[in-house]
Amino acid sequence: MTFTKTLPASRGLPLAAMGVVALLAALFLIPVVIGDEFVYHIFITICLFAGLSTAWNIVGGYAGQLSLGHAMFYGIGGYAGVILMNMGISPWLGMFVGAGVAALVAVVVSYPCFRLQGPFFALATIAFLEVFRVLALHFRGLTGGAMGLMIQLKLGWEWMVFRERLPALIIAFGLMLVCLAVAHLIRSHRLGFYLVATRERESAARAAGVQTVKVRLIAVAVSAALAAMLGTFHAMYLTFIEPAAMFSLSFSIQIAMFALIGGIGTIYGPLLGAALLVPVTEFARGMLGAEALGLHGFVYGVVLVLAVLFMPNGIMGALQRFTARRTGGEEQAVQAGPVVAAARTAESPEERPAIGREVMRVENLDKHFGGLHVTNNVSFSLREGEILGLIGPNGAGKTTVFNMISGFLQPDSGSVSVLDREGRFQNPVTPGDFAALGVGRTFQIVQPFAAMTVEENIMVGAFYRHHDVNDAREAARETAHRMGLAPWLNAEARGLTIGGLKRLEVARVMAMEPRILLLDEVMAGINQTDVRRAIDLMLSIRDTGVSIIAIEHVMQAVMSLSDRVIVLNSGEIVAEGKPHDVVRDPDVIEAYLGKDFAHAQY
Ligand SMILES: Nc1ncnc2c1ncn2[C@@H]1O[C@H](COP(=O)(O)OP(=O)(O)OP(=O)(O)O)[C@@H](O)[C@H]1O
Repeated sequence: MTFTKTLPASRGLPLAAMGVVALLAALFLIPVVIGDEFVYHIFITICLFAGLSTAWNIVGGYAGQLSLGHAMFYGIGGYAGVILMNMGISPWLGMFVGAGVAALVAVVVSYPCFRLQGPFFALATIAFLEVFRVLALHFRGLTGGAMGLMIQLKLGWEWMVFRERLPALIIAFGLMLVCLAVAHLIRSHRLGFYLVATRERESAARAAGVQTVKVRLIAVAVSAALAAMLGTFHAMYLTFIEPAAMFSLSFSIQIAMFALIGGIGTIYGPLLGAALLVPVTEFARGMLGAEALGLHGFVYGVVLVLAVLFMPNGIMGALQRFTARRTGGEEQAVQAGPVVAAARTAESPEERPAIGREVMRVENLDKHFGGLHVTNNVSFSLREGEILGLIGPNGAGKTTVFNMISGFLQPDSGSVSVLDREGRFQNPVTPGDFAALGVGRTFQIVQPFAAMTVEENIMVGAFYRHHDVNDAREAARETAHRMGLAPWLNAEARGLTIGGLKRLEVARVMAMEPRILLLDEVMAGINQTDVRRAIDLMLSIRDTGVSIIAIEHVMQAVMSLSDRVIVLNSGEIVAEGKPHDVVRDPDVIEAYLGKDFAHAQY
């Protein structure tokens, strides 16, 4: 088996960290040293947009939910700050009130969208942005309507209003640092892994026990709260707000654009995007705005098109490619190592732990897809430490059964019960319920989190048992070692061959420490050597007491692994028993194996 291996991304880290520190220092020191009002204004605007884009990136980048109405939260923060200030309440307090309201609005708007697939979230954010603009126009008594609201001119730190520019820069810079710190904290902890996993492969994330809706809601609430805090600051800086400016679609798109240009989903991309594009916008507006109306917009547009053409993965993507080239991190194909976990092999069987009590009961599962009766009265049970082979022709309903016994599909009738750790049978419903009872599954079509490394992929599974990031990393490394994936910990999952990806699927599930393992065609499409390795791996997993149900077409594996085999045909169980008996069954030969197989020696 071959893998594509890349060098650890961490090699470029000290350089990147130094670059970020230098950029942050420049953002603060350049305006202070130059001391010009316009330069101060540009740098305050950079900090504002860097903060807003970083906040946007938590939901738009990490969670992959495109918000095109993020100015809604910025506007809520702005109005909360000004309204409360005019009531005599300090904007420092107003800032948190605005953040709270924005987080609440974000959760209410997002909840129905996150339960659906498709572009609903992007559309909902645009729609609600418009709703808030209309509300601000309508409630004139509170918001001043179309005339807008002027802040009372109370100067000083308490009121966040200053004659000089330096204090405003200090606050904008401070808020930007808060946004960066929050983004960094999220990305380097469990929540960040869960968000990226959910973005990359929602089904695989759910199978790993991730509550995908919940993690997205946390992301959008945090993102909205940060945007609102920046909105309060900006309202105080501008000293005047009005609905069209505070709830603007083009402002929302600009926030997203800086993150896209800088590097969506990266921690420092939005900062880089804002640092590059805000000066272009402001200078273009300052220099060309007076000469020809709209020309600055054209220049800005040209810069955006060029940036997208030459840096499709943003500035961060271009920088990563550059550092990888300098450190010689070009991709190289290498041979995979053996499965270390294989304490024994199929050829040298030893004493194995006895098969124990029932751990899963499947009773009378019925499922229709429209007029198609996909499973009909399917019943079976699984015992502790047993390997149950599930075979049958294409379209027999095997994967549908798997989906029903892992919570991804609800049966029309029938039940699935799983033994819990206290020895009672439970009836789980969702993939999360199944994961909580120790049921882990792989997918027929491999579902790697492509943007993550091999180690990070396995960590998503390990987080189920280990909440601390270092513990999860340790567990992931140990699992990778057992699965023979240790040399590729830092390789990106998208670089693995099909055999590697299949092994990674199993590793991610094994890191969850399941008691029941559902394997969907883990040997499909892999070579003979890897089939032997996979058989050894499954035997060693079974020897740890894990019960396995394996859908498999590779009969060599089915015969040497299974304690019992179930044959499904047209949604019905047509045979069940020991592998050698089942393959002699005339119905099975007729429906699945064919006469040639019956004459072969197993
Ligand atoms: N979501 C769905 N909607 C409609 N029909 C479906 C759906 N999922 C599966 N089917 C149909 O149900 C039948 C059983 O499919 P299933 O994937 O469970 O079979 P299988 O035994 O796993 O086949 P294979 O070995 O090819 O993976 C097939 O005819 C398939 O086309």
